[in-house]
Formats: sequence, structure tokens, C-alpha cells
Amino acid sequence: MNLRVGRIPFLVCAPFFHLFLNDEARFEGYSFDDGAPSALNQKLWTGEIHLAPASSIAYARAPQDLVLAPDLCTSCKLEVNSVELFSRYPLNELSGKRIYMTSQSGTSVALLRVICSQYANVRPEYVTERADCDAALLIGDEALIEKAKGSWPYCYDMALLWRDWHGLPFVFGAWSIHRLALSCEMRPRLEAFLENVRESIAKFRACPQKALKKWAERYPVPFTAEELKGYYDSLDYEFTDERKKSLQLYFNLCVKEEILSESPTLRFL
Ligand SMILES: C=C(O[C@@H]1C=C(C(=O)O)C=C[C@H]1O)C(=O)O
Repeated sequence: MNLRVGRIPFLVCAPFFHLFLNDEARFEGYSFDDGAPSALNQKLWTGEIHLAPASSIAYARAPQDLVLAPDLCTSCKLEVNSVELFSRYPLNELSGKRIYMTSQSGTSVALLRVICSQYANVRPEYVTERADCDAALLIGDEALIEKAKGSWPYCYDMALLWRDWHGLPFVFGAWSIHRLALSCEMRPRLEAFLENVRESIAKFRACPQKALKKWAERYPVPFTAEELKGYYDSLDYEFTDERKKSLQLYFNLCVKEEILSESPTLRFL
């Protein structure tokens, strides 16, 4: 049986996946399913895919069925640049204003609710219709493109808001693994795949130009490798103890906000 892998076709995940592109012969035994984080979260919960660098909150919604890769996550040093609240008003004036919430996210939409309620002390109206909104939460390439346009008076980087509040790096994505992939049959394939992901990140870091060229052939983007240099300099994929502490804190605050019913302890592969 193939190891079914959820692949997010956003630049933020290019380091995880570029190695596998156009190299099917070397990587037989894996099949990839492309989708936004929100779609991949759903497929993880049902076991339709075995693993993905899904929304970090996806784990907390089904801890009985999932474990986390211990060393990999989607995070950043300071700003993330691709999880942004674009607004016509300052954050602390958003009470009663309409915030469009992207349908692609699981983690960031919950983070925004927590930040508005517990940090900025505002009560906006959250909407799924983008027309006539006062602010918009976007993730991934969509956020990068919107930011490059520079057409909103205010732009808040969600990782920086979290850091200002708690002094910790935020964990947007985490590799969640369904227990179906832990069977005797699947486990060696799973371990080998994660080793390939580590190699993919290392190769990306060693030569981002080459990796991004391959990536853009499959997933075209309106940026050059040169323009993306600063983006990748600030992204960080290491699941450090500090990031694990940060993720646990985020789960706790989601419980306080009644977004999660409980805050599970992090269990690893
Ligand atoms: C940093 C990003 O993080 C992504 C945001 C996610 C979410 O909001 O649920 C999930 C996975 C991450 O890859 C991004 O989209 O650019």
C-alpha cells in the first residue's frame, strides 16, 4: 500500500516537497494529494491520507488518532510573512468590524480569534464573504501576493503578534501522522519518507534557486527566487522545545476561547 501524503501547494511548504517533484522513479511507494491545509486536515481525520504538514490545530482536534513528527514543523524566527491580517483599521479598533476569514486555514483562523479576544480585546464579526470586508485574514501564497500589492493601510503579521504577546515563535503547521501509518507494514515507509523530507529541507537550504525553479514549474508563482530570499530566511522548520511549548500554550488558549474542548499533550512518533 502507498503511503498517502498530503501536500500543501504553497511556497511555505516548498522545502518539504521539492525533492519529490519529477522524481517518481526514485520515490515509488508514496502518493501525493494536493490541497489547502483545511482540506488536508479533513482527510487526516478520516485517514484518507496518512500524514501531512497540516494545520497544527488539526492534531488537537483528533489526538486519539494522530501523532506528531518530533522534529519538523512550519514556523518562523520572527515574522512569517504569509499569515497576515490586512485591515482598513488598526487592530484595536476592529470591534464590530467585518473580518473575512480564509477558508484555507485551520490554525490561523483560530489564532486570530484568540488574539482579538484575549490580546487586542476586540469583538469583530467573522465572515466568509470577502466582498465589503473591513479586514481579511489570508494565508500562504495568497497572503504573500496581497502583501506585495501593499494596498491595505494596516497589515499585521500573525507570528509577530504572537511573539509580541508571548515572546515565542508560533507554530502554524505540524506534521500530523495518522495511526494507520504506524502499522508494521507502513511504518518503515513512513520513517523513510520523513527522512526524505529532512533531506528535502537540507537541499532546499543548500540551493534554494534550483529547488524553487522546480517548484515553480509545477506551482507557478509571481515571485523570483531572489524576491523570496528574505521569506525563506525567516521561515524555520525545526520543532524545537520552545516551539513545542508555544504550541501547547496556543492549545490552552484555544480551550479558554472554547475553540477546543481540551488541550491534548503533544505525543510524538
Ligand atoms: C505559514 C503558513 O502556515 C500554514 C498555515 C496553516 C493554517 O493556518 O492552518 C496550516 C499550515 C501551514 O503551512 C502559510 O500558510 O503560509
